[in-house]
Formats: sequence, structure tokens, C-alpha cells
Amino acid sequence: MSAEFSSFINIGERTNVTGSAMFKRLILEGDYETALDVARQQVENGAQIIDINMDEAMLDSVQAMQTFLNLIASEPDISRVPIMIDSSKWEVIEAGLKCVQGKSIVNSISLKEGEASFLRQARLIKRYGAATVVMAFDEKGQADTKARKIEICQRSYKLLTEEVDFAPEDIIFDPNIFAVATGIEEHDNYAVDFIEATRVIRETCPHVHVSGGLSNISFSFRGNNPVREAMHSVFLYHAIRAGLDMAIVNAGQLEVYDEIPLELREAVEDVILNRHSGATDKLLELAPKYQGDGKAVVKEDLAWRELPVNKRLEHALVKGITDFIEEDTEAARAAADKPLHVIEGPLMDGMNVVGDLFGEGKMFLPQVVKSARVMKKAVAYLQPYIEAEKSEGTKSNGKILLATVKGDVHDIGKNIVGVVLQCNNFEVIDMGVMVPCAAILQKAKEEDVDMIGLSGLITPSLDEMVHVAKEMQRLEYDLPLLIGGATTSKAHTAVKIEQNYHAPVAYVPNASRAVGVCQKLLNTESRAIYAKELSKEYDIVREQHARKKPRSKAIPLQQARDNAFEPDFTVLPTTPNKLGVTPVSVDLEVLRHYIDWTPFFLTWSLAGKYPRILTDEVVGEQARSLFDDANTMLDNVIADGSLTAKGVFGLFPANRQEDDVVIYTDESRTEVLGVAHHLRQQTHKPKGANYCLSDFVAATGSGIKDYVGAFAVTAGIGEDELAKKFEADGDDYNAIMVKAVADRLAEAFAEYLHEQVRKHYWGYAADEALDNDALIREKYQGIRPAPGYAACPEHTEKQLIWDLLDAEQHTSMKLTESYAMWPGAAVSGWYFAHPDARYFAVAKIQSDQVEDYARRKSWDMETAVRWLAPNLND
Ligand SMILES: C[S@@+](CC[C@H](N)C(=O)[O-])C[C@H]1O[C@@H](n2cnc3c(N)ncnc32)[C@H](O)[C@@H]1O
Repeated sequence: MSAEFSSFINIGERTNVTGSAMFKRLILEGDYETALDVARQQVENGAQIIDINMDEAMLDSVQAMQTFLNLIASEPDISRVPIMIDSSKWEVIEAGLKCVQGKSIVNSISLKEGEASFLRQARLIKRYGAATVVMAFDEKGQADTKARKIEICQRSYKLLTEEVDFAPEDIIFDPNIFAVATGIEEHDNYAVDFIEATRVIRETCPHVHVSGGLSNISFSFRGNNPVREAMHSVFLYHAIRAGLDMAIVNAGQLEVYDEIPLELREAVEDVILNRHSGATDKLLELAPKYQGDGKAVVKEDLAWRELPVNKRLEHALVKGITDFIEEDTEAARAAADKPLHVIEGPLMDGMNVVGDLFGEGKMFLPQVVKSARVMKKAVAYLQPYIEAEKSEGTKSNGKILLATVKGDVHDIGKNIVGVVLQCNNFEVIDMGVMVPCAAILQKAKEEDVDMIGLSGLITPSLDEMVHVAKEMQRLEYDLPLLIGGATTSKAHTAVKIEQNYHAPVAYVPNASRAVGVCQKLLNTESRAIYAKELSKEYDIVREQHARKKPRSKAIPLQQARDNAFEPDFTVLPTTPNKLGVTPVSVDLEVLRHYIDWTPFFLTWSLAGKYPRILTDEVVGEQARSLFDDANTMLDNVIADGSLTAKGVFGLFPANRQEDDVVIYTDESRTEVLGVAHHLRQQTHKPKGANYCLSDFVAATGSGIKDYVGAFAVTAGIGEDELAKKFEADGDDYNAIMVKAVADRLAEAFAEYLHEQVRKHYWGYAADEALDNDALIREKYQGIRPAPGYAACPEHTEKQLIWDLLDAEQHTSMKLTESYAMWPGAAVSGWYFAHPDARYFAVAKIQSDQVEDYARRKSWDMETAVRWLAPNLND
């Protein structure tokens, strides 16, 4: 090893969650012990500094950094080397600085956010006695040429030494090592630019150090380690002679320069030193020869990298590949007159291809959401350049405000619509969930939006949407209004909303339809014609609705009660093994085996039954990829505990009293704990019974000791935080995935708990042995009807479940003012054990039952009508 090499400092790179899959997995699993071994090995392999990075969306990075650094502090064989605290987030860096006892190094600060923040951070670092890496990055962007690298480093040097009095020997410049041999001509000189800039920086900024992230240089040869190692060695050989005195490297994997086969070394040297224009091709040709045993040949993988930049962007968008997007966006930016043109040109062209393929059914929703992630990354990269030019921003197709209305927490559908609209060049302002009407209208004014989209899942949200429409009318808005969400319908929109608002109202059944509707409504030419068409369409829907004769005749409540279902009670109800309230926690690993996957695919607009969908000719490939991603998400949330499941259930003595179920505190059946109010079918049924859930419970005077149960479960503790982390990272795909997975786990929890209750806690089906498929097909005895569903459609009854179970205390689950459950991934309901208990739909009820129900609930009629609205005739 030469003299230059001996003074060179290796910075260990394996303790970095963004660079090492193994380290990431260990940290996500909380296996800090084995993670410490990674650090130890680095030091044993010769790392003289170890770089630690915990920037991962699924992690609480501050906490992970602190935990790991504190552990290192008590390991003398690791803590003997300085620690480099690596993060793009200042809060993580500060947390790290507080933990490290000896000398540490911050990685990194830069002029990216301007001088003020640069100086403030530098002063703080100085106070901690730490050194710092300074990236060659300024307000205009990352330095790629020799001149820019030198200019930024010299400016930073002057500021640090003159304004902060920072010791120059504590400054480590990182002038950016970029990938060469990418097939893009502009990249060919990147290594030379770095090497030459290093030389000048060392000459003109006395006492500083120069460092870099070595593995970047060979990025195009991922999968071909021999070539990568050769590139690293050759690059170091030349850069060290120019003054590079540190680098982040995998210390155990450096090929010795002299031992590189001559043919390979020369080809690599040609590339690194940009000695001729055919250098990349020559190395690509040679690379497979040095490919390690049986690994994928990189050249094939990266064939698309040879395409012109616009085609590469299109490929990345269509395939959802983020790996090269910044590099390619930069190439497109360099070639464009204005950064904005990159968005309006190649990126939008690429998204149009995505839009067309989606429209033609050749791409599926999950892929589109992945494309959006690529687009977001590209736009985020361009944003500083666009702002620097003080441009007015992208000319979008229009600005759309989206909100889930007050009282409702469900947003998967809304989020998907938001992503799809963004893909189609609409600007979307998403106000999130539980948004009050006044806030929606104010934001619409402030942001001068072109359209408002309202979403909701539970039936009370329908009323809230009507309220928003009426307010828009009263306050003389004339923005078009979009209506969507699981319980909304064209009929409801026509009958209850469209008539109340003079501007166009459109019901949107799914995300792919949203685009067409918005395009037509926001295009000045088509808007008037489309508005007319819509209004005509809703007139027809209203007429049809008015003409629709009730399919069957209604009967008075008393007559319906006389025709109640009378179950056989000759076999007496089983006394539960455990009466009272029982909180339950369960491992997600257990719950994943109870998941019903079919609804998961529907969330992503892939129709078909699981597992058949995985081999479906049309959507099979897409379904498999989605299924893999969902399982990866499951692996991660299980490993890092970012989602938690909590539940509670109760089994109580109970008897029917007319249509109510009276729930008692104990077997003496003297003290009433609560009364569940149920509704009865009121249509004329010449053959069957007029069902009410209470029918499945023995009556008060029968002398039969009967029981009911109640439950509330969630698997969504942590879902909002996790989804927000992904959103903040521009990763809507995983933000939606978290919620979709949490939803599945909550349903799985309901299934699991019901089984436990049947077999153990209540014990009326102790010998039941059903597999998951049979559970999904409800092949068991008893039901678990959920308030808000057809047999018990009135939502306020959830409050009773909450009170009986002390659900908020046991599970942290809350009810909103519309009785939606929070977190969204939640299920609650009743348990009925009778073998004849079944689901049914209450359907339309009459005013005599409304009055009766109001009396039973001590409500005035107005309140009763409001809560029973979905079951009343218009
Ligand atoms: C919506 S599915 C949920 C289970 C499904 N395997 C899943 O994972 O999505 C079935 C559940 O909905 C509720 N449900 C279905 N029909 C109902 C009805 N008519 N009345 C009340 N609740 C009903 C019950 O809680 C039932 O267990």
C-alpha cells in the first residue's frame, strides 16, 4: 500500500439503513445486538470512522439514532473510532450530537437552504465540538462540474472560518461523487470533475479534508461486484493523489489496484478518467466476463438506460422505477431551456403514456400509484430550480380541493383519487379527514380552487355532504362539486345534493372515472355542455327514483312485530365461560393468518377472488406484485411494531324486550347495564318473518337465561403516523398500502376474536375446527352484526358498545360526532349466538317505527329522522 493510502481514512458504510438492506432489517426488527456486530465488523475490517444513518420512513429515526449511539457508547471496541452522524434531517443530527461522547462528525450540512441556516447549524456543531461534512450543494442545487464544486466549497470555507470561526481541520468537503458509465454523455466527466475539484479545494482551503461516498461512482454496475470494486480502487487511486483523504467505503471490499486484471483495470481507468468516448461501451462489453457467479447480468437489466433521456423518464414512470429518477431528471433539466419544461415536456408525456395505458386497462391502479411516486420524486427534484427561476409553477389542468367530510375518518378512496388526479396534471389540495364544512369552504376561497371533491364512507356523511352543498348555495359559490365514497350513489347525489346546488355536481363512482369528469368540468370549452348533460342525467335519475314503486308493500310496525322471527329455544343458550369485559391484545403475526385478501384487491380496483386472482390471466401479474408489497408491508409493521392491534369484548346476561335487548350487569338480571335498540323489517312478507336482531335473544318473560356479546377491535394504532411518514416522503403508494393493510388486519382481528369467543370465552362452539376459508364464508354458528350495516343501520348504537366495554379506555378507539370509529382500521359489533341468527337488511321503515324508535331512545322526531334517514322513504 502506498504512502498516500496509509494516511487515507476509511469511513465504514454498512451501518446505514439506506445503503445496507441487512442493517435496515436488523434495525426495523429492533435487533440492535446484531446491528452492533455490523458496526464491530466494520471497525475490525479497518474502518477508522463509522457512518451511521437511520433515515428510513418506517423508523422513528431520532429514537433509532439515539438507541444505537447509546449502545455503541458502551462498546469500547467500536466507540474507539469516531462516529459520523449521517442524516438528511437536522433533528436526527442534533439528537445524535447529544448522545456521542467523544469527537463526532456531522454528515452533513450545506448551503442548500441558504446561508442563515448553514451558519446556524455550523455554530451548533461547533458548540458540540464536532467536525462536519459540508456537501457541495447550494441554493442552486448540487454541484456537478469542477467549477461549481470549487466555487461552493470555497464559499462555504470562507463562511465557516470567517463567520463561525470553525476550525478548518474540522471541515470535510464532499464535492459529490456521481455515477459514471451511465450511458449519458454528460456524466462521462463526473469522476474527472471530482478529482480535479479535489485538487483545487485542498490547495485553496488550507487544512480541510475531502471525502465522498465511493459506491456512487459504480452505480451503473450494480450486481457486478468485481467491476464495482475495480472502479472503486481505480477511482481512489487517482482521487487520493489529488487530495481525497477520506471516503465512505465498504472497508472489507476494496480490490487492490495492482491486482485488478490489466484488461479490466485499463477499461475502468478509461471510464474514470474519461479517456475516450467509447470507454463506457468497452467496459459494458467486458463487464459480463468479470460477473460474479451466476448473478444477474447488469447489462440486460439496464438496457433501458441506453435510451435517450426522455424515453428513460417514460420507462421509469411506466415501470415505477425511482432508482435513477433524479439523475435522469437532472439530465433532462440540463438539456431544457427551463426546469419547468421538463415537467411540461418529458415528464407529462410519460404520465400521459401511463394515463393512456391505465385507460386502456393495460396498467392497473397500484402501478399508476407507483408511477405517481416516480413523478413526485422528479418534481421534488426540480422544485428548487423552478423556484429559483421564480416561475409561476406548472400550468396544471386545474386545482381541486379534496376532503373527507366532518365526522368521517375514511380516506383510502379519496387518497387514490388524489393520486390519480395528480398523475393527470391536476393540482390537488388534500385537506385530509374529518374536515368541517366551514374549513372546506374557507380553504377553497384561500386557494382559489377550481373544484371541490367530497368523500365519505359511513351513511351519516351523506347528510354532511348535503349540508356542504347547501352552504355552497347559500354562500353563492359556483365551483363544481364532486361526490364520492362507499355509501354515496348516483341516486343520492341526484335526489339530495344536485337539486340543492346550482353549479355542476358529479357523482364519481371510482378513481379512474374522476379524471374524465374533472377534465370535462374544468375545460372551459366542454364545461357548459357537460354540465347540461349532467343535469339532464340527474333529472332522469330523479324521475326514475320517484317512479320507483316500493318493491313490496309496507306494513304497520305492530303487524311486523306479530310476524317476528321465533327461534327455537328448546336447546337452551350456552352460559358463557367468562362473563363481563375482557380486553385483548394480539400479535399481528397471528392476525395475518386470518386475513381475507379478496377485499384488499378490490381496494386497488382489482376484481377477483383470492387466491385465484393471483393467477388470473389479465390481472394476475399485477395482483401478485401488489400481494408481495402488502406482505412486505406486513413484515415491516410486524418487525418494527409501528402498527398495533387492540381490542375488547364483553359477554353479558341479556333478554329481549319487544325490539330492544336489555343487557344486565349480572346473572341476577335485576340491574340494567344498557339497552340495545334494534329496528324491524317493515315490508310485507307473505312467506318469511319480519326480522329484528332482538328476535335472536330469548324474551324477558320466557324464563330463559340468554346472553349477548359486544366487541370493538382495531389494528390501526399507528396507521396515521406511518401513512403520514410515507406521504411526507412523496410515497403515496405505501401511504395507501399501510391503510389497506391495517384495514385487513382489523377485519382479521374481528374474525380471530369471534372464533376465540365461540370456542373459548363463550364456548358454545368449543369443538369448532374451521380453516380460514370457512371462517371467511361464515360457516360458524352465530353472527357479529356491525352498527351501520343493514341489520342494524343506525350508527349511534355504537355508543352503547363503547359504554358497555369502556372501549376508549381499553383500546384508545374513539367515536367521531358521526359515529365513525377512529382509527379508521376498526370493527365493532354485537355477538348473537343462536344457531338461527342470520344477517338481513332492515331496509325501509315507516313513520310509526320512527316514532317508536324516538320514544325508545328518548329522542325528538327531528333527531330520529336525521339518524334514520338512510332507511326512510324520500
Ligand atoms: C363486511 S364483511 C367483513 C368480513 C370480510 N371477511 C372482510 O375481511 O372484509 C362481513 C361483516 O360485515 C357485517 N355485516 C355483514 N352484513 C351485515 C348485515 N346485514 N347487518 C349487520 N352486519 C353485517 C358483519 O359484521 C360481518 O361479519
